Amino acid sequence: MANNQLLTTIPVVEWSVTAGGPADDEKWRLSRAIHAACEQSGFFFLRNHGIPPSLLEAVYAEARRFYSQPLDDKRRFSCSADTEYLGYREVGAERSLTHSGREACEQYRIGYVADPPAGGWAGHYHRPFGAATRLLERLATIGNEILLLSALALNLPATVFDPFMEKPVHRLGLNHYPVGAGSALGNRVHYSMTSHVDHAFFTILTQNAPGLEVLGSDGRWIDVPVRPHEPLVFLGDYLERWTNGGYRATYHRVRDVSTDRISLQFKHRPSYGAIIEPSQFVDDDHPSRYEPFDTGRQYAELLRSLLGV
Ligand SMILES: O=C(O)CCC(=O)C(=O)O
Ligand SMILES: [Fe+2]
Repeated sequence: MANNQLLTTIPVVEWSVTAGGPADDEKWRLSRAIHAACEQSGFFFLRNHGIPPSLLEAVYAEARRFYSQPLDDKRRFSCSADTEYLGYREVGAERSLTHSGREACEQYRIGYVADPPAGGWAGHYHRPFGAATRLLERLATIGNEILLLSALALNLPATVFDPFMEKPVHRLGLNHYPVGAGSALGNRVHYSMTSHVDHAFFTILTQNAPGLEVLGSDGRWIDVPVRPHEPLVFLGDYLERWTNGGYRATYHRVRDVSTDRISLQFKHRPSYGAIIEPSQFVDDDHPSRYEPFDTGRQYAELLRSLLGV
């Protein structure tokens, strides 16, 4: 029974304002808590993170406002390779990686860009999302602290991730799942977003209605309880590669919804040119299980293939 409980309960990490400060007992406690959660399951709730509920509510409201507009108005913000995929993706824009249908949600991305030309085109894509832009900054700070604590947890210098993080291309996604979108698209599956791992070090996600499921280490799907102000952190593909599989990326998916749902997902990403390889964890006894991975190029190619733009 104890085992059963372990596998279906999502661990909670109590955050602390000293997380970004100098090394002390509290920081050590946090790094152990994160390490335990990452080794056990790869995901955890983050409590006492300091982001005001009012900011999160303002972001949900902003997303609702944006998505309630006519499609032509939303299309003024459509994403493409030229926008580094910032902006709007309408319902069904994204094909599924695993079935013949399309993802049953509409999506929007804000974030940092690799190549802002003079004139700052990226401003256009952030204009409808002032509160979300403030949330992005808060989550980027927490993300940096989680990365630093992961380095400590793995007995590596606090600076070990610095070379990857000179100009990070973080993303904040705002997804909207309308009721019935999957059947309107003709999908034959009962989920609105197909199981996948995120292309990031990790993701920090909140949802305002049920739907998210994460794959536990025992191979069973776990329904993530709705906590609109308490984010779930889960590991992405890059930490799995970088730790040579010591930490496993979390497969996740979204069930078809019975109430309108919004999720906010912050993806903590490295600089565009960062190449991730497991060199810190490879020796004669532990051969490399992953080829060097060009994060920026792969991400752009994946999105081009899923979206066709
Ligand atoms: O909506 C969700 O809860 C998950 C979205 C997601 O997995 C993604 O956009 O990568
Ligand atoms: Fe995801």
